[in-house]
Amino acid sequence: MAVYTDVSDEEMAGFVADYGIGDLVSAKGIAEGVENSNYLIRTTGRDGTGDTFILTLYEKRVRPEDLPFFIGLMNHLSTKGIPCPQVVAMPDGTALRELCGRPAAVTTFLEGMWTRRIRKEHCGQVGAALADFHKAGADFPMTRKNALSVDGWRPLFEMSEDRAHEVHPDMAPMIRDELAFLEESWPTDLPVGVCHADMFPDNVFFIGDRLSGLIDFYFACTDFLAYDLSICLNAWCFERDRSFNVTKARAMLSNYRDNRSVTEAELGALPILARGSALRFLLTRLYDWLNCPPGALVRPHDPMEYFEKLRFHQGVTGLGAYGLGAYGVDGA
Ligand SMILES: Nc1ncnc2c1ncn2[C@@H]1O[C@H](COP(=O)(O)OP(=O)(O)O)[C@@H](O)[C@H]1O
Ligand SMILES: N[C@@H](CCOP(=O)(O)O)C(=O)O
Repeated sequence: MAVYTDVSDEEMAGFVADYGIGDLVSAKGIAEGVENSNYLIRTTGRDGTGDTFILTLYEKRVRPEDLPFFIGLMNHLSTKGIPCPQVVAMPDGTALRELCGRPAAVTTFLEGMWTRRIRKEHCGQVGAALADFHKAGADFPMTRKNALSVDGWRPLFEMSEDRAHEVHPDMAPMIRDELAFLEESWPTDLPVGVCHADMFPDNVFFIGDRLSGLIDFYFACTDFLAYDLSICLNAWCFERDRSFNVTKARAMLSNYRDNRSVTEAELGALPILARGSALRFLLTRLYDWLNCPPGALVRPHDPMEYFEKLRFHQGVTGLGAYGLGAYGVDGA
């Protein structure tokens, strides 16, 4: 469960009182999520009719100096109509505060639930929403380097290399070869912009079949837009048996392209970007898997899932594998 920092009732009530969003009625720790501590808080509301918010305490992996970027981005996207949380400010304008020794912020609550049974309709909507996100981010003035892009992968691997065989005997050699390949051939001149960089199913809410919200902006960064698309291909278009679903990929890619024009260079780079994004999640999962303390409350994600996804992309010889024709036109 993702509540690493316990907040007493008194501290919580005092903290919430400063916002002018009404008095605290209840606060419940949220079990989902892995990075930060999240509480669902209910208040009497500004007008006494009740309101709901999320209180997040930022834990060790979030660098405090990155918080203005994340908070600024949520507010920017929200004013552009992207369905994401807005950060609530106190009457003096302060949005980023401290609670129990942690940086903390209150955001608006988004209705909806994430889907455990992904269908091609979900993938299509994620493609459209990602394109909208990229367009809305185009005039966001701040930048943040992606610490988990190609330069960051080798140091991350070195932290797990000696024990990688505990997960799979081929893990270390496979990653070593892949790193050498990607460092040599990673693209350098694709369109860049603000990426969500973690738009996984648990970060996308639906009400019924309609996409209603995007959350968890704490990996957002400035990187190749098509890299963000490749993250979504990896996160949404594989089945539970780890086979790739080309129909889902086609739905995602064609809706993305309907909403944002994609260059030929971006399309041509998709297979290598997908290898890179598969490796990125393999490396963080491998590290977390090997370093999970005994009795930890948060169960680490399975690195083998991304080992197999990476293997799939290594075998891709053309865009047809992603449901696109030879020149990027939608394959039948
Ligand atoms: N703005 C929000 N509206 C509604 N629920 C939210 C919101 N933000 C977070 N949550 C809830 O908290 C959970 C964990 O949030 P998330 O940002 O994914 O945490 P972490 O960064 O720790 O992975 C989500 O699965 C969701 O249930
Ligand atoms: N999406 C990542 C892990 C990050 O977890 P989140 O709860 O912050 O989305 C993965 O699946 O490896």
